Amino acid sequence: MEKLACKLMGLIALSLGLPKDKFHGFFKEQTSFIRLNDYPPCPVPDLALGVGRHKDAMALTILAQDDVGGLEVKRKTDGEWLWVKPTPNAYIINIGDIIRVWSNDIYESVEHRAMVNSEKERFSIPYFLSPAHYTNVQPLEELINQQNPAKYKPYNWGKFLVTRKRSNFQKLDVENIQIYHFKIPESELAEKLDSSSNIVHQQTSVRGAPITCSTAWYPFKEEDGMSAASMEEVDVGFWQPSPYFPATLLTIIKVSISGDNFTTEPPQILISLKSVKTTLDSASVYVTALTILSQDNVEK
Ligand SMILES: O=C(O)CCC(=O)C(=O)O
Ligand SMILES: [Fe+2]
Repeated sequence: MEKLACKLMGLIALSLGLPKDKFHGFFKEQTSFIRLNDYPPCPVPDLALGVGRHKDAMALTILAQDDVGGLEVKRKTDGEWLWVKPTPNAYIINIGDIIRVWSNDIYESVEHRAMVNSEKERFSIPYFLSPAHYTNVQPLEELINQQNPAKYKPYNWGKFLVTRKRSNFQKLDVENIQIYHFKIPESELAEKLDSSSNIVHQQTSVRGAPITCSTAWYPFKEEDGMSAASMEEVDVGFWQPSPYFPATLLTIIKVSISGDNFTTEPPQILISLKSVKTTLDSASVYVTALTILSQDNVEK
């Protein structure tokens, strides 16, 4: 898991125009952990939630799940909850708040929740890639400038985590600590912009288009159990906004490995990480593209 997460962080760094190993230092020591979610059948599922709505606070989440399904993600445009159909032999990958802050909102963490059903028990196992507790999280210097100032105040990850854990999943009168508590108000940002220059700068990826990806599937080979494929060589293609979720930050990526080829589902490629060479620990598998699944996988 750690290895896969590390490879994904390398891809994300490249997509931001940063060196591939940009994030490595943050994870030399870690607070990463795995959670085992068990959702027993619930006689009145409409009145219950498995996990309430939240954004993952960590850097990256790699979620393994069975075929029951229950994960829902919130579409940003209209706040509608979309059902994510489980994909066999695939992980779901979520951008967490830490990447959101490091990227100064180029990447957004997606709001999600887990539903229960009346018939089947469901299991999910998220792995949360998290930096050392002493990490001060703040927008990366390389991604901010006068026209595009930092949108978040720095915060200490260990303190954030402890505060979150103390109150998470509990019905308290006080609101749980959230990343937007560290967000610098728009009015303050506007003042900063006014005082520098009036250029309105749309935050873009290296290749020009806004990145709209926050949830992705990444495959694992059944015979390897939960051990993940790892990416060795990457040539990042261009990023385009999702045709399906134009203004949302939910986009789903699937890499399908079939011998030396990839399969595209559907043919529309939203994010194309061309010539991605993937090497499993034991055998070499080549993936030539990361492709986007259609909305077939996200039921409305
Ligand atoms: O069970 C799921 O699909 C999601 C669980 C989750 O969001 C979490 O544990 O943070
Ligand atoms: Fe989550």
